[in-house]
Amino acid sequence: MSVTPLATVTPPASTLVQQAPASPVLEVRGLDKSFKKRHVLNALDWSVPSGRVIGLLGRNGAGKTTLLRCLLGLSPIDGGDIMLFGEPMLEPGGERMHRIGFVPQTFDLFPWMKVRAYLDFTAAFYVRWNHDLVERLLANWELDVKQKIGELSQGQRQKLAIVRAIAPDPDLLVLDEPVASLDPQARRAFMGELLTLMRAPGKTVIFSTHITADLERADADIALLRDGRIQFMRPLAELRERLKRVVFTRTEGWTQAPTVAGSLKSHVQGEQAVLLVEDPLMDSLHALADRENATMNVETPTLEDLFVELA
Ligand SMILES: Nc1ncnc2c1ncn2[C@@H]1O[C@H](COP(=O)(O)OP(=O)(O)OP(=O)(O)O)[C@@H](O)[C@H]1O
Repeated sequence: MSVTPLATVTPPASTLVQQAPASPVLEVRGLDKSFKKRHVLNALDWSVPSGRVIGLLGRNGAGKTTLLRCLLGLSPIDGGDIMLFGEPMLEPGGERMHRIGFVPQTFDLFPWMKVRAYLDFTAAFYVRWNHDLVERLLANWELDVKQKIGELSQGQRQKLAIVRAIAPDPDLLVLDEPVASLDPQARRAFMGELLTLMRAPGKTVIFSTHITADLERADADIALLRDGRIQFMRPLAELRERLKRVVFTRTEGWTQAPTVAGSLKSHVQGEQAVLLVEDPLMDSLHALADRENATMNVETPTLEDLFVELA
């Protein structure tokens, strides 16, 4: 299998600047983070414009949780700058936190508190708290307000964490694998709620997930974290339009995949040479197929295909 560096997929600095409006919600420059000798985030740059739903993808251990925690000041950083709502993020706190909702990967706070008491207690800290939304979600998601948090199932706890995070009507909602423990019905309902609420002007959502179908449904921008950096951030529709899976087939097989302009990754599989190509030049691909005495198929990859190829 040959791998070409993703330089052509990674937007050059100038593209990043063009994509971001004057004041992005989040601006990260040169972020470094290590645990002992394990370098997890490596001079990471990321600019997140407001008004977008962003899906953060990356393999297990790529550093998604670490990145999200660093962004919110929940984990100390070793170097770099994080600007949140135009101000340096040094530690969580202050007025700005009212504008941020966070759903951590696991929610295990206040196990002795009952659901209703916990929500009432939390509501008291917020200027904006959408009581109607809370009641609707509690009912729709069948959360028993009289139950203790410690007695909730993992999925029920995750639902409670989501209710708690979106009730204050945050401008930035950060979710770390928010739907991992939810059943398909609850996942769909949650994504529906999330999109309705957060599609309002100026609202931004960043969520990490392995469930690519949710990102397809959300029509999210996809940010890929690999090798300690955001490799690219692009609207899903653009990725699917520009990146194609090109399959050459011939009976005698291939010793190696043919060289193609824009090829990001390729492998050979029996009679087939399979390439992921950015902005394929169709005329030269047809000419190549003729020369190599091969048939050619050009397919639009699913997000899952892209993730498998690129992550
Ligand atoms: N508190 C910690 N102490 C030491 N190492 C840590 C700590 N937290 C994370 N790591 C390491 O940092 C790396 C990134 O972990 P992280 O949880 O951020 O990945 P992730 O992309 O969220 O993974 P997953 O998809 O499995 O949730 C891993 O190698 C992990 O072992």
